[in-house]
Amino acid sequence: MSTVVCAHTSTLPNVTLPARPEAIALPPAQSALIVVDMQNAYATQGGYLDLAGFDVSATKPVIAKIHQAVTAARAAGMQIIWFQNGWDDQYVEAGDAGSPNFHKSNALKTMRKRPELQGTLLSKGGWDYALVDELVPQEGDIVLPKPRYSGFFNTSLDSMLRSRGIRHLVFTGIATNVCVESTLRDGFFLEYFGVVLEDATYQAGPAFAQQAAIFNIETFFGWVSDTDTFCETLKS
Ligand SMILES: NC(=O)N/C=C\C(=O)O
Repeated sequence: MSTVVCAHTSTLPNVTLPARPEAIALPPAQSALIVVDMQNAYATQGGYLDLAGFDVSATKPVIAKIHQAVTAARAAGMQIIWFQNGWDDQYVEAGDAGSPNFHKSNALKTMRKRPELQGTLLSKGGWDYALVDELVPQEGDIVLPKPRYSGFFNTSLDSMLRSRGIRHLVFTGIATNVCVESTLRDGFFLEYFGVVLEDATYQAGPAFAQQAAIFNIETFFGWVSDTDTFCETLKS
């Protein structure tokens, strides 16, 4: 099977991650592990997704896989980036009725339907916005607030990556079919090589949403691997 090696990494130590549809070069110094929105909102019962009617009962194993991937990436000297999705407590950053986000965000819709929740969902400083207790950023990590699904939109992500010479992005987090896929797609358009660790992600919605996102990524936008393979590759 062939391996994708991009021109600028061809002189770096040869770290190759087994992946679908083919192995992909992953030089640790030019790679970042991105943990997408592992907040109570997305991974804990009583958080936004749960309150909006999405099943979050199977997220514990995903948290464990992310912890494993972060530990291995850190040991290999890879940059760790934590996304946090949400807005100021007045929801100015969320946009008003002139924004599609106002109409499509299930967090905003849930709060309109249940006014007693107003101010609690995805609001900076609140429990819902906080990362889950099991995942704690460490010194040297980047914590990046983002106001929309894609981590590239209205954030400094692109310049932070470029200034560090990072061109390879390894994705974990929730939700595969929303913020993970949105960010990986935008990264593709900006010439980043995106890999998703399938078992360290989880969908918002039915299982077919996960399958479709993984199919899209594998077929059109990037590569798909898993946490054990990622960790073993970095160790070796
Ligand atoms: N983190 C995400 O993928 N978010 C998905 C939905 C939302 O934020 O409303």
